[in-house]
Amino acid sequence: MKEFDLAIIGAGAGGLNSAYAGLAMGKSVLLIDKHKPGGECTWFGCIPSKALIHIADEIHTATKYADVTVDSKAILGKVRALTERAHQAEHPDVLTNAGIHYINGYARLKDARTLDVDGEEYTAKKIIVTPGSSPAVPPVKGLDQVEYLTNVNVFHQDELPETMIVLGAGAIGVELSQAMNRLGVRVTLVELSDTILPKEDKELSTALQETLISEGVNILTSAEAVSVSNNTRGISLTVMKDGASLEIEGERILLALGRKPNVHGMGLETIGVDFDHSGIKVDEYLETTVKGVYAIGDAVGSYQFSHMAGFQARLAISNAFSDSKEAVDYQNKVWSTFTHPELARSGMTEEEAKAAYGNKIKVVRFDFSDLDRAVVDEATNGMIKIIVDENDHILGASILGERASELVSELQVIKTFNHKLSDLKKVIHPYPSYSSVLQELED
Ligand SMILES: Cc1cc2nc3c(=O)[nH]c(=O)nc-3n(C[C@H](O)[C@H](O)[C@H](O)COP(=O)(O)OP(=O)(O)OC[C@H]3O[C@@H](n4cnc5c(N)ncnc54)[C@H](O)[C@@H]3O)c2cc1C
Ligand SMILES: NC(=O)c1ccc[n+]([C@@H]2O[C@H](COP(=O)([O-])OP(=O)(O)OC[C@H]3O[C@@H](n4cnc5c(N)ncnc54)[C@H](O)[C@@H]3O)[C@@H](O)[C@H]2O)c1
Repeated sequence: MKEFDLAIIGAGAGGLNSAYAGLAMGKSVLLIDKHKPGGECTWFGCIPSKALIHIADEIHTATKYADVTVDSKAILGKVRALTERAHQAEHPDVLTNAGIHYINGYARLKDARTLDVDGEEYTAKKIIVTPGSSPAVPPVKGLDQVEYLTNVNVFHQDELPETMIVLGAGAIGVELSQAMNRLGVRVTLVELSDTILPKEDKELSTALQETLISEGVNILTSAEAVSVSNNTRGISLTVMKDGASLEIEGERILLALGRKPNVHGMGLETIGVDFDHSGIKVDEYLETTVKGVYAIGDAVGSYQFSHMAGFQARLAISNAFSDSKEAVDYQNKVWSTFTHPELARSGMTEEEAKAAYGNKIKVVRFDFSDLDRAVVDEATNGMIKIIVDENDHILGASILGERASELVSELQVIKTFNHKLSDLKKVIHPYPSYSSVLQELED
């Protein structure tokens, strides 16, 4: 039996951040993963998707000036090579050198202080559970009879197909539909809601939808997948749209229909940790129903992003080992969908702010067509919407445009430190940059 201050199940974004936060507090740390460190983000998520998106963007630009032949076999090989390269920063040797006791194995909870890893027992004063999530597979008739793709195998295809059906226009579906379309795949994107990215500001998600359509992505909204079957050319999908039944064909089908938390097989029920289909239950300090056992990341379900898992990790570790506890506060949540242009979001949408504050809000808008840098880059397809309260404090921002994820980060600083939006006028920005727009916003 080996004893640690902290044991962590899962070495994805949540687990790695927890391990380093534990080390920073001088704790002995045991980190366990059944796969290689890195989790969904490194192996099947953020890293391969952003590598594919970047290559697709380069090819899209090149096709404006030259005839380009796409070698999708080589491109997918490069995506996997870049993934391996990104993994080097979290390689087991790196973790061991940093002072983390890393074990490759399957962890099960025996009690609130004891873990079993492939037959070996370990104890810890505090435990962090961060086992992540898996692709949700809905009960669509015939889906169990066809070979479908998810984010787990899509980057491991030998080459890209000629045609692809993508089910679900959330972040995964939209990012990958645009990238694959730019790489020559004829994509049909099917979404249940009336726009793509239905959780985002409607005006901006509609504008992004128009961009995707203009690039050639076939988008069916308000459409529900009813049944799927194999045919000689690949897959046939029946969709109900506006009361009518439509048949769609594709060589392959990709499911991007949300996530289901990984909650089974690690002894949560044995030790009394409460969970349901939406995830592991935690209180405002990220502690589960068992004292001393904390849960974070995708398995908790609140905001399924790597950076949010990192944010939760730092808070959970601090709460686990400090006398004073801090409640989790998602007011400064942020994310970006890495389409081209990007759609980034901080805090509330206009609709959410209206629901919470009525007419006591103001929406500050800026169109990318008024931005010199966007004009010379021919990147005028974009809009900034910042929602402020009566005191000019930011409640939320949505940005569709070139480098939106970087622009929103500057607003995040202002928002997090509770400055007024107009304080940005005092900050000198380089010209002609995209961020210089933040100095020019009119009240
Ligand atoms: C295609 C795609 C693109 C994405 N792009 C982005 C993006 O651009 N930006 C962003 O912020 N987020 C993105 N995400 C989301 C991001 O990947 C997740 O939010 C993040 O990986 C969650 O981290 P986690 O630590 O909770 O879980 P995971 O990363 O899933 O890690 C969980 C780990 O636990 C291990 N594990 C599970 N059970 C056990 C057990 N019993 N014993 C031992 N090990 C176990 C697993 O092997 C895994 O390594 C994307 C996701 C997908 C699918
Ligand atoms: N850039 C990023 O940060 C990034 C990128 C990819 C994924 N992610 C994370 O991964 C999570 C999972 O991504 P996702 O895209 O799978 O999920 P999602 O929940 O974002 O989107 C799923 C979409 O599928 C639609 N849908 C559900 N059932 C349907 C049906 N039967 N037919 C048609 N459409 C249906 C939903 O309306 C929704 O728009 C995201 O929520 C996000 O947290 C983040």
